[in-house]
Amino acid sequence: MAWLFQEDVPQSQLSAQFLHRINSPGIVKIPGAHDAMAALVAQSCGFDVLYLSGGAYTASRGLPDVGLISAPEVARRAQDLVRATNLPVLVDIDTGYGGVLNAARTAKEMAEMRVAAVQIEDQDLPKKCGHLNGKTLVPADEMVAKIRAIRETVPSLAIIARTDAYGVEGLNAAVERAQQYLEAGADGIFPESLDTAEAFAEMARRVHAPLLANMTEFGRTPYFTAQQFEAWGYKMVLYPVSSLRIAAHAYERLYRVLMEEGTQQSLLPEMQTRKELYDLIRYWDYESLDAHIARTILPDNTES
Ligand SMILES: C[C@](O)(C(=O)O)[C@H](CC(=O)O)C(=O)O
Repeated sequence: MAWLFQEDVPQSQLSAQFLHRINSPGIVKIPGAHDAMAALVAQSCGFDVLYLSGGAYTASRGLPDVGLISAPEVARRAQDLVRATNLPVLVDIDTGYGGVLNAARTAKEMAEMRVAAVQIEDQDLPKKCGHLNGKTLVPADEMVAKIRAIRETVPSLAIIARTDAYGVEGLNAAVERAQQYLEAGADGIFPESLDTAEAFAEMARRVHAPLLANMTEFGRTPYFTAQQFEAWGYKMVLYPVSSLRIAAHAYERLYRVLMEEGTQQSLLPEMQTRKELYDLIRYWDYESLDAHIARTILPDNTES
């Protein structure tokens, strides 16, 4: 991690950066990064805003995404991402992990970890992935109260309000809720699980705020491109769980090969090399900081 070797960008600045990006021309592609290594790799590929997904975070702990987690746990993982990259991170805080006061407490925990923005949703507990059936919503008033409480507790925190109403009550209800959430102080709207081009376009015609499209895999949304979302007027497109899904299959391949072949050699071309890893986490800077650590010279075979 670059953490020890860079000056921390203050939370208010990261949040201002996030708001500037989503209010500037073009669409911001926001990939999920389920841990700090994923965050560093995403940053090295040029992404300048990252997402911590509740679904990916819970799955990385072997748990379902049904609202079992709490603010300090997620804040701790968010802190890893922010420390590693100094980038604006949008954190999925589900329902705020309870009622209005819980949402306010969660927002405070996130801001203390220099999180730039949170995404809060209007589902009731136990919550579900937005692309599944059987969701229930809290009354719009309750969500409005949560947004107001977050705004009041941490004025500098950007808020993306997600509504799950489309799949439960239809498009008109989603639009109405979005408008109420914006009046309450949300900086952007995340209409969850839209399933047609028309619905995306209609939402953008009727809701005048930075809109987020959730391009998650294996859900209800067809695989539209960032360019399509941009043309419909969206300012953010999310790839929330992709890093975890692809990593899980990669290590499944590794474990199968190890089990079957008794050596990982056939997979070396697919692996991050020792040098690539050390460069990414700035291993060399840590050595330089402590004269007691012998200077590492990588064996020749670790270069490739
Ligand atoms: C955005 C989301 O809340 C997440 O946890 O990342 C999920 C993603 C998913 O389960 O694919 C969602 O509810 O859409």
